[in-house]
Amino acid sequence: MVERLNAEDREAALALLPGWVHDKAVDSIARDFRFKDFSTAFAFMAQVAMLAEKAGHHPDWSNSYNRVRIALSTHDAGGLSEKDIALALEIDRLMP
Ligand SMILES: C[C@H](O)[C@H](O)[C@H]1CNC2=NC(N)=NC(=O)C2=N1
Repeated sequence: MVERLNAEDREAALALLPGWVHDKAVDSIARDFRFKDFSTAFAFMAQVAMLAEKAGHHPDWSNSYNRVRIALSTHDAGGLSEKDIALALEIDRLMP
């Protein structure tokens, strides 16, 4: 079972993830993405879905037209783990 990150490791990770915001209340990280249109947003979501399946780790997310909000936490750990950081880094790599 994967461990929750301590504050020091979390802050070090967040420094590598500009745009991601830590939600203290639930110990998750979230980022808002905005695209040209729905089709571009959905193509991004399809890519994230494939990354998530490969990692066995899945986003909590919402989509409204050209916006996608992604929140990551490790439900099993009750907060952030290295799995969230790894997936966030991979998601950022999809961006131009
Ligand atoms: C059994 C399976 O590995 C677990 O339920 C996985 C699936 N995807 C998951 N995704 C996220 N974000 N958190 C989890 O704790 C989680 N657990």
